[in-house]
This record gives sequence, structure tokens and C-alpha cells, in this order.
Amino acid sequence: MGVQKLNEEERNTLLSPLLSDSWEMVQDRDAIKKNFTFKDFNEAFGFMTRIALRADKVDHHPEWFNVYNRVEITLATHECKGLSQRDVNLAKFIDNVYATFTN
Ligand SMILES: C[C@H](O)[C@H](O)[C@H]1CNC2=NC(N)=NC(=O)C2=N1
Repeated sequence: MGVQKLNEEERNTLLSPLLSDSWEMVQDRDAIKKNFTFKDFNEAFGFMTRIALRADKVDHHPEWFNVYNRVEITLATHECKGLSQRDVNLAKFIDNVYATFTN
């Protein structure tokens, strides 16, 4: 029994806070996304570096796009083809790291 998709109750309790904090559901996919903006590329890449190290530590990786000072992140769990607790955990971590950057 591998990782499970979030059930209805978990979506209400665990996803809602994220959706209230600028995460959005991806159209036509059980995934969440959020856009981040930084002072410059250096900060954007520093942010990505911290997320990357965490992703490798927890073995759960984002889908992301970066151009200069912008980073767009999409989270989903490939193993269950949808959102799992791992995505919730990583989203919270990402928001906590972002909060350390003054924008
Ligand atoms: C082999 C490796 O443990 C798996 O592929 C991990 C890696 N990182 C992952 N990241 C994400 N987002 N979903 C997964 O299912 C996943 N699985």
C-alpha cells in the first residue's frame, strides 16, 4: 500500500489553509500550484536551492519553472497520480522558506 491520495476530509482540513495562502488547484489535474517572486535571480535560485535540498531529503520533488526572479511551483504525487500528504508537507515547507525572503 504505497502513498495514498488525500481523501475528502483531508482536503477540507489540510488543503484549505494552503488554498487560502495563494496555492491554487491546477486546472484538470489533482495538483496545486503557486507563483513566487523575488528581488532578483540570485534570491530566486537561493530559494530553489533550499527547496531542492529538502525535496531530496524527503524524496518528494516539485515540478517547477524559473525565469529570472520568478519561480512557479506545482506539487503532486506521481505515485498516486494526485495530491498526498507529502504535497501538503512540502507546500508548508516552501511557504516557510519563502517567508524568510523579504519581498
Ligand atoms: C524513486 C523515488 O523514490 C520516487 O520516484 C519518488 C521521487 N520523488 C517524487 N516526487 C513526487 N512529486 N512524487 C513522487 O511520487 C515521487 N516519487
